[in-house]
Amino acid sequence: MTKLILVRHGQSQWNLENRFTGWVDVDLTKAGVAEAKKAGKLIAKEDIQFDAAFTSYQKRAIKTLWLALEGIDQMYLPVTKDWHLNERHYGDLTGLNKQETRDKHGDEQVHIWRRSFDVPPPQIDMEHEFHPSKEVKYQHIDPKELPTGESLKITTERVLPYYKNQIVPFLKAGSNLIISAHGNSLRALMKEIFDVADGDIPGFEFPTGNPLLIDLDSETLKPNSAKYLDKKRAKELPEIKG
Ligand SMILES: O=C(O)[C@@H](CO)OP(=O)(O)O
Repeated sequence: MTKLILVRHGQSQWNLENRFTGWVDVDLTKAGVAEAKKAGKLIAKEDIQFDAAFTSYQKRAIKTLWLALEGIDQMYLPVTKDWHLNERHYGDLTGLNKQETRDKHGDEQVHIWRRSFDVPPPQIDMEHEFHPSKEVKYQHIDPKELPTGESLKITTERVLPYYKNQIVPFLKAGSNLIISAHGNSLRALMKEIFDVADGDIPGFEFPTGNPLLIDLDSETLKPNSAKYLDKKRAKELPEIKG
């Protein structure tokens, strides 16, 4: 058995402003910092010795991980940061206010963009201010590999090969891990671990800064049990298939 914590970053500035965020590297709000610290306290109560941690290239997830590791006094752990764990890229919706976008395009269209499995948002091109190649940290990556507007399906197709190649070997070896990431990159992991159907996975929401503790069978990598550590802010979990 191995213990896996999945934690979505604490509230970000653009969560607060209700803007499509995706790959924009916005920081945590004060409330987000408090959520991340609380996540650390909640994980500490579980008394788990971790072996490694993973996070994205985005500071809201990185800082959440720092604060959680501080909370459990395990700041020495090896941390791997990788862009494959980044949030879904929101294409040409990036930066727009979600309510204003509903007012302009209608509730149904915005719901399709946000919660369909395979409808991507409008794409951006290389010239666009939010094209990832504009950021120094992505300049070592072939621009053709960088996303320009992802559906949850496309996000899943970049997150899961990374999970299988880089994270699963740790889990199979029985290592306890923390992964700090984003609403949609975590949905991709939830889909794989809980074997959730394409059409059902957009319905599951990760609350910000609320660690999900999963007891995994280290052979099958399927969950034996799972719980959010902050019960008051818990959301529904997929059923565990026998
Ligand atoms: O804006 C975003 O990047 C994501 C997560 O905050 O939003 P959504 O809830 O639409 O997936």
